[in-house]
Amino acid sequence: MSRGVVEIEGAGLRFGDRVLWSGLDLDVQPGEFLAVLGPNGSGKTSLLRVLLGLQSLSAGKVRVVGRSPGRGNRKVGYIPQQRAMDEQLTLRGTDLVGLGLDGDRWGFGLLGAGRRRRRVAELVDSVGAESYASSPVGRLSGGEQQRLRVAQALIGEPDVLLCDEPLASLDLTHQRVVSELIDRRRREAGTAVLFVTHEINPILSYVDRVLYLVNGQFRIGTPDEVMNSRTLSELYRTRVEVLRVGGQIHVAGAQSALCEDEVHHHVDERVS
Ligand SMILES: Nc1ncnc2c1ncn2[C@@H]1O[C@H](COP(=O)(O)OP(=O)(O)OP(=O)(O)O)[C@@H](O)[C@H]1O
Repeated sequence: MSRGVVEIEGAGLRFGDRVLWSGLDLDVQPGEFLAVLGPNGSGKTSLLRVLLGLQSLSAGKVRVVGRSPGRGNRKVGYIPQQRAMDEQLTLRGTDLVGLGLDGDRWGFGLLGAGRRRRRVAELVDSVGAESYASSPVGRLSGGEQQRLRVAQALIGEPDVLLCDEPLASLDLTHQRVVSELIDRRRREAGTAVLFVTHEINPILSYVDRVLYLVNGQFRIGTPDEVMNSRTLSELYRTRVEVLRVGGQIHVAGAQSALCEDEVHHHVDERVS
């Protein structure tokens, strides 16, 4: 097997006495789609923060596109967990998307400015944001802002795309637009995708492997290998039933164990 674009070896992360995970070995291959699942507080966002160089490991090693994680690695695209932007923010949608290009191979100068504008317009178009991309982002809805963040993350043509619940706050149509866009990027350009989510169903048809984190433990494997009653019961240390209905995965029992809300119960109109 070739070296991964994300290489994680013997990785552990703890805060005080609390071990989020330990002994994590994971190679993510170019073009692979990895879903990162787990209840609140299991360390999904912290894993992305490690890969972004915003959080140090307590043990082990990690490399992203062949180097230590660090700020300003332009080969890494990031769609952060949704937070409403300040209403007073006067930055326009197109400016926000363009920030994803700053200092990169698209260049500056007069010729660069034209290319840059066209490239921003292409990405704005791809997320269906044309009608509001010239408005100040602070006045846009959460879902509209989120689509611009997706365009911003993709515009730099990343080799690794880190997504933190990118579908949260999107309606079903735009969940599909955004997940198809991310899938197309990894198919056409071989971008590896690490996709943190509470809902596997909207992306189930794209997922190659799942990393499921629960209370310091984890499992890695295909959706069939991980999303079954035996494996999730072991992870949650309680009886968990996993049902496959109409191509979707329904998990029952995990909520009572760890107060996980509505997990995996989303009804995706794409898979019927
Ligand atoms: N710098 C830090 N110092 C101390 N504790 C931290 C720090 N960063 C994260 N934590 C704790 O680690 C735990 C995991 O947080 P993280 O955000 O990674 O979880 P998550 O799986 O993404 O959760 P959610 O599904 O709620 O987004 C939380 O309990 C959080 O409070």
